[in-house]
Amino acid sequence: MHFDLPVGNVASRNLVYCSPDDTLAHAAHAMRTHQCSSILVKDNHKIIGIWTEADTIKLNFNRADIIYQSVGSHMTSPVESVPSQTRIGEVVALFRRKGFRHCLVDYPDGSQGIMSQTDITLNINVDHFLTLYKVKTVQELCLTMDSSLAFAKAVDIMRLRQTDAAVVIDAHAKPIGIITQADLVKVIANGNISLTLEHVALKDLIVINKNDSLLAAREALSSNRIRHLVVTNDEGRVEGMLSMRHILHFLQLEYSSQLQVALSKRDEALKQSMQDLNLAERVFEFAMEGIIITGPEGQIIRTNPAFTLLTGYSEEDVVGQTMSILASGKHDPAFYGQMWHSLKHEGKWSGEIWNKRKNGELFLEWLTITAVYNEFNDITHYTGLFRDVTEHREQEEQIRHLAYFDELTSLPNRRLLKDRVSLAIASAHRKQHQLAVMFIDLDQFKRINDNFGHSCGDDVLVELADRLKRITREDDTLARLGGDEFVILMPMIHSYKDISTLGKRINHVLKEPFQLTENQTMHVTTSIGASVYPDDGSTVEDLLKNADTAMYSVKANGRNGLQLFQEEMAQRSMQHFTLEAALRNAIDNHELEVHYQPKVDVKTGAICSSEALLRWTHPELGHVSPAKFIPLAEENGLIESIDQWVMNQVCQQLKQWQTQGIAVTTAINVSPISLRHRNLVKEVKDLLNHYDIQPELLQLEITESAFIDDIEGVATQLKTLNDFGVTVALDDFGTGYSSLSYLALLPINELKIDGSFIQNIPDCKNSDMLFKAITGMAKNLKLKVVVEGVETQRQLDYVKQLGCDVVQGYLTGRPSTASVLEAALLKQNALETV
Ligand SMILES: Nc1nc2c(ncn2[C@@H]2O[C@H](COP(=O)(O)O[C@H]3[C@@H](O)[C@H](n4cnc5c(=O)[nH]c(N)nc54)O[C@@H]3COP(=O)(O)O)[C@@H](O)[C@H]2O)c(=O)[nH]1
Repeated sequence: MHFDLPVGNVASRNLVYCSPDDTLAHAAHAMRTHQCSSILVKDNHKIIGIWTEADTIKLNFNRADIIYQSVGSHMTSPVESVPSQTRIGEVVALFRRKGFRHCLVDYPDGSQGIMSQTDITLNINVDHFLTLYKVKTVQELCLTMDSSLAFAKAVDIMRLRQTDAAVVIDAHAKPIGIITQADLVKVIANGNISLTLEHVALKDLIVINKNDSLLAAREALSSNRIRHLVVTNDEGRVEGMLSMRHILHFLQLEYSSQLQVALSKRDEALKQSMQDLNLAERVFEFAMEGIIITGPEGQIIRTNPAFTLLTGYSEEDVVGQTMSILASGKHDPAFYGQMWHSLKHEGKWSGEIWNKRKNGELFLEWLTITAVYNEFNDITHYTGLFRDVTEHREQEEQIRHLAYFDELTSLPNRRLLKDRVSLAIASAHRKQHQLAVMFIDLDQFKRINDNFGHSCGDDVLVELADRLKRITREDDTLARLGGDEFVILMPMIHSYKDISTLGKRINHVLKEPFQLTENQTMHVTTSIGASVYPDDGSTVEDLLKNADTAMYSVKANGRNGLQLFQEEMAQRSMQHFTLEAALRNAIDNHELEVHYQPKVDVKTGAICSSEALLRWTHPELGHVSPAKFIPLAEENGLIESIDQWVMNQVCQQLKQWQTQGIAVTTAINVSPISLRHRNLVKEVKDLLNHYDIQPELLQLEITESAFIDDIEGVATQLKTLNDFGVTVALDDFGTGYSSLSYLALLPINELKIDGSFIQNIPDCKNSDMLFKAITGMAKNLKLKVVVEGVETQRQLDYVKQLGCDVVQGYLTGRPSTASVLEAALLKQNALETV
């Protein structure tokens, strides 16, 4: 409904005037002439009143001179007026409230118009709405008057009944016409008021069916230029009357109720927006993010408490300033240029920005700026929302650092090294040059950890990292892969000489001993393996693997050296790998067996004891020598369970022999690792108790390397066992440190001279001298001397002549199964008994 239109749009600009002194007849005549329903009364160019059709009903037509009375005495004054912008709906309400049908309309230019109910009804665009309703919803009962009724009397009745129209009927009650206020004007204009209704009433009765639409009614009113219709039912009988006023009244009611709905909607929206505003204010106050509101030029208007918390600036400090008060100086003008460009063209910008707190501290924030527009699409404000992400960034960097750097030494880790090697390969490929990867492993690092603790081990690694850093070039990458493994990547080498040069420099920096504890220093050596691109591999993995293999080759050859990768190493490494995998399952798969080799008394030729020697037969690899798999087991930690298994097997065997009446002291080889890590004393005692074997039947064979690190600890363990009855043999004597000083400290019962010495006897003078010295010294220390590897009678004669006590070798008996030794022992016992 167009009740919202300004009244100025539909008001009539054809104003008809008269003077207050003009007669009513004159005024009515003028209204008739101009076909209007009102006349404005002007005095001295000023509108002082209005006389309308509606006023005619108030006249007393019983007075013959009534029509000659002045307009001024019957007009309505003052005239109601409204500004032209007033909405039609408000004018309709005004009409209804005051009972008017006309009002003046004042235009801003000083001109005037007039607005009537009829103008409104005809001009507002309510067609669609009018189609929805039928005439019967609006019609009113009508007054009927006999056609013979005098005009003056009829007007009296109409006034009394407060109606502006009546249906005129004939003597048969048949409607013959209608009398309205317009007819009253006509009578006044004609000057003859002593008529009956028959002469006054309109003869062509214009009717409308009560079921027709209001739109049809309005069309009928408009096209006939009338304001009243007679309403009939389907039988054609008069049921009522419908006027412009009725329609307008109805429209106004509808408008009011629609207005009511609109107003309550507006109130609701207002309430909602108040709530939203309140909420927004609370969000602003309590947000964890800093909020800044600026004007279109960037001058700060408001900030929230979080802003103060994050920047140190109070709101008063910054209001009126621009955001540049926070500038850190870390971004160039181009950065800010791009930000403003984005804001102006896209209305938003977000990103990380370094800003400065009031105390000068820089901080990184994540800032989102959004432009606020008015209805004309002009930017009125900018809102900036930010949070401090400095800590977040630091954490990210820390995570990145952890991901790419070793925590202990801060050197690049394996991941970063791989990246660097990969880049170096790409560059070497492009520029056609060589690069080298050097794998560096600390020798005996485990011993440092075991004996001095892990923190001391860590200190050594950090010190080593520092020393290595000092000798690497800027382009080189020194990385720690973990444990005691370091890698140096030389992204460009001119020749293999570069590798040995760096190797020498490494040796040089290692000359200085490492401080392990306050009082203890230690010389550290390294095993270094190197591989070269493209000769030894073209991928990161190959180069690292091959350098590692070369390093292992150095380890295998006695450590402390540098070795370039060679193809055959790869094959060896593969075998090594296969063997290790197979060994892990050897015990569970029952592939291991203990063999026994007799030890024979030199003087009597009788078996006096035996040595348990492990044998491994793999279904595919066949017989694998302990010389091969024992060092492997020592490297990968399997040796402890292997030694444990052997000890258990031997004790079981000893028990069995004991029950058969065979008592033969049997030696078990104990790896230095088992000696260091396991609680050997408890284990041995438990086993002997479990099988109920005399401790004297068990001997432990140890090598010098077992006590080189911790002579006191080993001595204590062996002493306890020795006191218990278990004897100890020092194996492979002459091949290791051969330091005689500790022999006195340790509870050693037997000294086993390594088989390699007897091999050269008696031809080799040096061996002969050595042999004699060892035997002499052993005798002085009251140690039993056992000579290993005796294969010939000549050798046996030699040791016999030297006064050695026991021999062990192929000559007197090869290592064989328990049953073989058992048979030999039973035979020997039988002979002794005889
Ligand atoms: N920790 C453990 N170590 C063990 C165990 N079993 C063996 N080993 C060690 O492995 C190394 C090699 O042993 P093996 O191949 O058994 O060799 C032994 C004898 O078979 C060999 N031998 C004996 N007589 C002769 C001979 O006349 N000539 C000759 N060429 N070799 C001979 O010598 C080895 C003796 O070993 P050992 O007395 O211990 O030195 C070796 O180091 C074993 O210790 C095990 O269960 N645990």
